Amino acid sequence: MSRDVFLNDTTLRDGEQAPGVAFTTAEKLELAESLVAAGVPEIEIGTPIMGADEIDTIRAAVARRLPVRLMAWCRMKARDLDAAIESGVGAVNLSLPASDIQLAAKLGLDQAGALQVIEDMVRRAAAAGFFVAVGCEDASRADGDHLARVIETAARAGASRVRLADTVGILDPFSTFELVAQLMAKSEIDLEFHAHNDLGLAAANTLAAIRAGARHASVTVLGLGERAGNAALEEVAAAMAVIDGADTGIELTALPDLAAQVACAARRQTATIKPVVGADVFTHESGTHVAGLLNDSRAYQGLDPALVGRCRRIVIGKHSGATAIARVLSESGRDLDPDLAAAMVARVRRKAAETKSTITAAQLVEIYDGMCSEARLGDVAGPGQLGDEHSDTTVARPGRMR
Ligand SMILES: CC(=O)SCCNC(=O)CCNC(=O)[C@H](O)C(C)(C)COP(=O)(O)OP(=O)(O)OC[C@H]1O[C@@H](n2cnc3c(N)ncnc32)[C@H](O)[C@@H]1OP(=O)(O)O
Ligand SMILES: O=C(O)CCC(=O)C(=O)O
Repeated sequence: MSRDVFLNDTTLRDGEQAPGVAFTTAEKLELAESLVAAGVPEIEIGTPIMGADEIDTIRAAVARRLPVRLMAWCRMKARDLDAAIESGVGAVNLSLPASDIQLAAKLGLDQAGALQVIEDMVRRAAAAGFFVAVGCEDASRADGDHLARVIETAARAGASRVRLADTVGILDPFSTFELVAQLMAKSEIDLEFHAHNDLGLAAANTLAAIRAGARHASVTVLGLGERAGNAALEEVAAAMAVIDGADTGIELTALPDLAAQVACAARRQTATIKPVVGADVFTHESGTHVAGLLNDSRAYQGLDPALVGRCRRIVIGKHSGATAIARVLSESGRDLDPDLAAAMVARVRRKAAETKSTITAAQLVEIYDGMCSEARLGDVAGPGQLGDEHSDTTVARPGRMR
């Protein structure tokens, strides 16, 4: 396959580890179908050792014969592997801490002991016929030489990939690039990067890891995941397309509906400013912006909304200028009178400030019609006097939307 990078969507595993999130079996199956429809090539479907219900859910997903790789998350324990076998899944991510902090705190192991566990468990999983990835939890705080030995050991024992997890989200794009590039230079197998968003850098770090040579990256829809979450599928896929021109196989126009579906199943509100899928991310209010983009939409557009199945929206609010107001009025068959423009801007501004909201087209028309009536009755002496606001706004004729 000529794909540049393969995304492993872990919404149904790490995403579900977000506080309070619990998908039903039906939700998981529907989400898995939607992830497939959106072009995700690999899904981390769950954690079989969690018990019979989780195993049943994974079995149901496997039974759907989705045209993607379904992967189960397992600790490096024989009983976790047995649960994965029972679930019928074909791929496992066998996870073991990589940092000395976590090795000691969670397992009481030193580096040599960890390598032995990896060797044994990967061999066991490979012998059972699994596609095996090794998950290095807390790789970002691990000793680099140990990580290199982990990759070498995993590869020798039969793993096809090693996942480097920035479990506590402390990397930045520079340190991510350095870590992945150094390990790539020594690795004979694929590397995957798994970011966390504690410092708001998950998507940026994921791009850096891919630039450094990682061919696989973990993502979740909306960035749902432990604490501040993971790298968001929609952010990584859009950024890869726009910045790197890279093929992730993701159907970008499917992302808004997918995000809404995940938000609903997770009982989470999506922030209006959430990149790509938030309600306001293609909405413009500021006067100078609207005046520019009505002439050429590229003036204030880094990401074309059409690329992700969205539309640009212009709203009227506290920061609107005459061009935007004229534009919205024109849609109701009214030409903004140049003599009333400055006063209209001032009135709109005051109303938006008072109501702390945008102004609908109907409200705008009402304000304007009222102002025109006042003007006809002779109440209006001219620009700048109506409503005693001062404005140096000039009226620009509505431009053409491109
Ligand atoms: C950063 C991440 O997101 S990693 C993914 C984390 N995912 C989860 O925790 C999934 C949900 N977890 C669970 O349902 C439960 O914790 C289970 C089923 C995994 C384990 O439950 P319990 O048996 O009750 O153990 P508990 O939750 O206390 O976890 C501690 C045990 O896990 C072991 N453990 C933790 N990580 C690993 C690992 N990577 N490999 C091997 N053992 C591990 C600890 O050594 C300890 O083992 P012990 O019980 O034999 O002493
Ligand atoms: O070890 C892994 O597979 C990664 C687990 C994880 O979600 C993390 O470390 O953040």
